[in-house]
Amino acid sequence: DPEEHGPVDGAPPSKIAVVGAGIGGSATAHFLRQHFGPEVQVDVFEKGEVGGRLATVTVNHNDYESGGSIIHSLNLHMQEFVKQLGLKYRRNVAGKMAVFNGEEVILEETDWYLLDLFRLWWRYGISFIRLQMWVEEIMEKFMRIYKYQAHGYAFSSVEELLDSLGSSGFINMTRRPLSDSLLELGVSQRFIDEVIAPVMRINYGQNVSIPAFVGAVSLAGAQNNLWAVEGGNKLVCSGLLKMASANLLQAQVNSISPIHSGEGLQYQLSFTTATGTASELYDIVVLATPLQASVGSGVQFQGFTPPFDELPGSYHSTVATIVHGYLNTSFFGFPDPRLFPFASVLTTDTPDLFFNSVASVCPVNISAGFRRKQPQEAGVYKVFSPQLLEKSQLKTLFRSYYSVQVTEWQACPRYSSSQRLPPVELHPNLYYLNGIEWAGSAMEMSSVAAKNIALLAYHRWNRQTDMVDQRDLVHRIKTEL
Ligand SMILES: Cc1cc2nc3c(=O)[nH]c(=O)nc-3n(C[C@H](O)[C@H](O)[C@H](O)COP(=O)(O)OP(=O)(O)OC[C@H]3O[C@@H](n4cnc5c(N)ncnc54)[C@H](O)[C@@H]3O)c2cc1C
Ligand SMILES: CC(C)=CCC/C(C)=C/CC/C(C)=C/CSC[C@H](N)C(=O)O
Repeated sequence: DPEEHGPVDGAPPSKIAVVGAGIGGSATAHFLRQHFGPEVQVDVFEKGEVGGRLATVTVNHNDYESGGSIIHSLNLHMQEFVKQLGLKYRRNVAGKMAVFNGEEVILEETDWYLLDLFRLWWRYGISFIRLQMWVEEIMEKFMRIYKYQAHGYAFSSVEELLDSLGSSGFINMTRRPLSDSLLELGVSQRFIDEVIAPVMRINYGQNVSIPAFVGAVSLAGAQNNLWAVEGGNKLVCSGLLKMASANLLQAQVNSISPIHSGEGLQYQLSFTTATGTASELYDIVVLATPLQASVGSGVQFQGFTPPFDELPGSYHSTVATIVHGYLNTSFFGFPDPRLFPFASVLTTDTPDLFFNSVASVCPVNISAGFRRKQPQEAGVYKVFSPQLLEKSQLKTLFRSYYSVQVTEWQACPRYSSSQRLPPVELHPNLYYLNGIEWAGSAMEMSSVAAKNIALLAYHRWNRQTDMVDQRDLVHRIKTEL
């Protein structure tokens, strides 16, 4: 109901709250400041660390990414943040990759690009070319969002957003298994088992029955034009909060209730800080954290029912174990570590395999002369696994080690093709960001959702219906230019 949004006299909101200071919440604070101007008070609530799923751990005096680590070269919001914040890019240090099936390495990269291409063709026919073209086409369509957002258009749901990018194609891709889409494309079953499944396992810890859209995001994350932020990706979050002049409140939000008063509709947020419980009123609220019970945000809705009883679905647990030690290359069939040329080992979907991937990792601050450690030297490795690694499993992967650091993440949605996408609008001026993760979970997806919500909140407040859920934007924008 437009009556419920901003006041008829066009007065701007005075206070906005954002719950969560991960990349989604920090980017929302930044875009809200851009659109609502310098006067509005923006409060950001964070119960844990700024950065959320972007975090680092320290090993032997160096920091390593333990959460979100890589960014695609065409992730334009992340790129723009880094530029505006004066941060530096850190390029991926090249390293060879192998695929292990639990018994042996079945696929390996060599020093020879042409030899690799020939091997791929020999083993899988033209599957890899078909796949490359498919991912490129999806990326090209996905990038329309930047133009729409630059022109100020917003979407009231993730479905509307996806529909504007790829018509019904993208929505359908959130509802059918990746394997079905790839088989239809003419990609061979062998390629799916030996290449696609390992990529899904390292990125989302899941299998090829995840929906095709998130599958394509994951494959984009396996291309070779990737980068990260020098000093750690989480620097983007703290930088954006600062640039937005947001007030960071170290507090856990417990409940949100709508209040109707002389001021119109407002939201009362109750929260707990180190010193006790308090509450504040806000004109607009953005929830930038997953609300699924399994993640445990602890936010309750009072005095109204959002458009769901309890958000369906759950989050997938991924354990990131960072080990400083000597890789047991014998386990992979290389008794002499000097002959083990791989920086990362991915795995096929093999029953009883206790890990998804193991990869040598680079510190977030790379000095000019940095080189990866050879397997005969002690190095720093990241292991992704669905469960905590037992000591015997660590001993299987490593000959010996100096230190082990474990982070257990509620990493991303547990995807299924029958899952519907959660709503963005929970109440007239109450928005939910993390529904977008059910289409695909990545830093850039949260950033796209952040820009969308800032625009949506602005248009709703100002009753500008002609900037929301507009159809045929591809053509409209061409004629507007
Ligand atoms: C191991 C791992 C590897 C990944 N790798 C990549 C990658 O390489 N590239 C990529 O693009 N993406 C990657 N991702 C995904 C990416 O990290 C996430 O999609 C992104 O960081 C999500 O950001 P967000 O702000 O939406 O959510 P979050 O980062 O989860 O932020 C939510 C914040 O809200 C806070 N919060 C929750 N409840 C409350 C409350 N009640 N009150 C106050 N605060 C609250 C939380 O403490 C948290 O800080 C990876 C994720 C993981 C876990
Ligand atoms: C949103 C678009 C269009 C592209 C994003 C591509 C991208 C960077 C995907 C990454 C997805 C992801 C969740 C990776 C997790 S694991 C990353 C890495 N292999 C690691 O070892 O940490």
